[in-house]
Amino acid sequence: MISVEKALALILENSISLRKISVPFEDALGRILAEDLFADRDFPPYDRVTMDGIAIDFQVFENGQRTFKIQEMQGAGDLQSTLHTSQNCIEIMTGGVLPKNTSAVVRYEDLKIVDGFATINSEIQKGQNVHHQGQDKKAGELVLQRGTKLDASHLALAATIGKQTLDVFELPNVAIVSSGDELVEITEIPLPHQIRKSNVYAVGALLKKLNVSVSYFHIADDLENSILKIAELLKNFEVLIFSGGVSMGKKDFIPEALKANNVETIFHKIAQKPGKPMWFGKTAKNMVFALPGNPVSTYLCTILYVLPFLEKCLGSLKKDFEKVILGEDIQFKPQLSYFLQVKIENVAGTLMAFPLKHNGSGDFISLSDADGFVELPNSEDILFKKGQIVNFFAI
Ligand SMILES: Nc1nc2c(c(=O)[nH]1)N[C@H]1C(S)=C(S)[C@@H](COP(=O)(O)OP(=O)(O)OC[C@H]3O[C@@H](n4cnc5c(N)ncnc54)[C@H](O)[C@@H]3O)O[C@H]1N2
Ligand code: MOO
Repeated sequence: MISVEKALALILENSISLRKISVPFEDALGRILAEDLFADRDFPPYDRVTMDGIAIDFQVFENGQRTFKIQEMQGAGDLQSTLHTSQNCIEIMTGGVLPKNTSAVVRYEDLKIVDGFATINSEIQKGQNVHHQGQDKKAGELVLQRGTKLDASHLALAATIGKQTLDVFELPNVAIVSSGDELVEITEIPLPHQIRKSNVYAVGALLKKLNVSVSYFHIADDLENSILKIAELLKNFEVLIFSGGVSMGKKDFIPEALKANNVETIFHKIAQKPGKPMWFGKTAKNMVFALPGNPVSTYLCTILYVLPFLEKCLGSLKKDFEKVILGEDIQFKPQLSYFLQVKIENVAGTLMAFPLKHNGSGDFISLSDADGFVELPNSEDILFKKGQIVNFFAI
């Protein structure tokens, strides 16, 4: 049995190829940019007025003139006007082009207008209240680098340079496979000895956070049939995620059926609870995660291992784990890393984790009350003290 750290390291040694696809820029939120973006023009594209007021020739102000006749009014979106007489001024609105022959903008708050004449009543500087052309970026300069995870501000940037579609990276389609003869479709009424499938949908939902397209499959508890079905899936999908059938039961055929298809076992079993029986393997072109079937185990292993792998492939894996502080003492017999379901509370500005009562890894009803898991590391200590800093995995 290997440690949690070793399991993650063995998984993250691998990678898969990404596809490049073009999407409408509004649909690119959260995706990874697959092209460099360049300014199509200067930013701002003209000397942009930043305050409503008047535009003057600063030289005239410096020479002592304080009252200026208003030549005209120019709004944002109007063509650039020209100040014909330097002793005059032009009323100008925020967002407008600085008129020709002017070199400063004075806010309405700093002047008084009477009968078409504006009198300035404060000191001013040359170039004030003007956002100069090309000050932010020059035409042709790089504005966003390939590999950036796109947030709302990046979409605004794409909009302003007129990029209606963006090239983004996409992971290949992923197959999510349930197994177990007790499972029926969610549209069915289960018989007393049956349950509806739920794990695969939890995995699918977690993956959709990364915009991964998923396809669902089911394999009956039969070795020969499992071998045939897995052969087909390996041909059609680069990443396969199984839920169930990896433990010691007489009908837990998944590892055996994978081996029969020449999928190399990288590890089977991790020193953790829940999630201990997890299996991971690969071929030259496939990555295969076979997660323990208990619902909380499937969920946790997806968060701990599958998502980081996919994030690493996308280049968006964070270096550090999130941390929280234990809100109470917790006793746990060591020899395994224990992942405890917790509720997070903000106690006087500090995020503190409080354990939730639940009925083991088969109880996924309790999971819906949890904010995430904390990791109590595998150590000699039995007591994890209130105040201790631990890794946190949001659900
Ligand atoms: N003798 C031993 N028995 C078990 C061990 C062990 O070490 N020795 N480990 C236990 C642990 S821990 C886990 S976790 C489970 C994992 O077993 P499998 O991966 O083989 O999973 P199954 O037996 O197929 O299912 C377990 C449980 O989960 C339910 N399940 C499975 N798939 C789904 C699904 N898609 N949606 C909802 N629920 C699902 C299934 O009905 C079972 O109740 O093994 C222990 N046993
Ligand atoms: O993965 Mo099992 O507890 O560890 O349910």
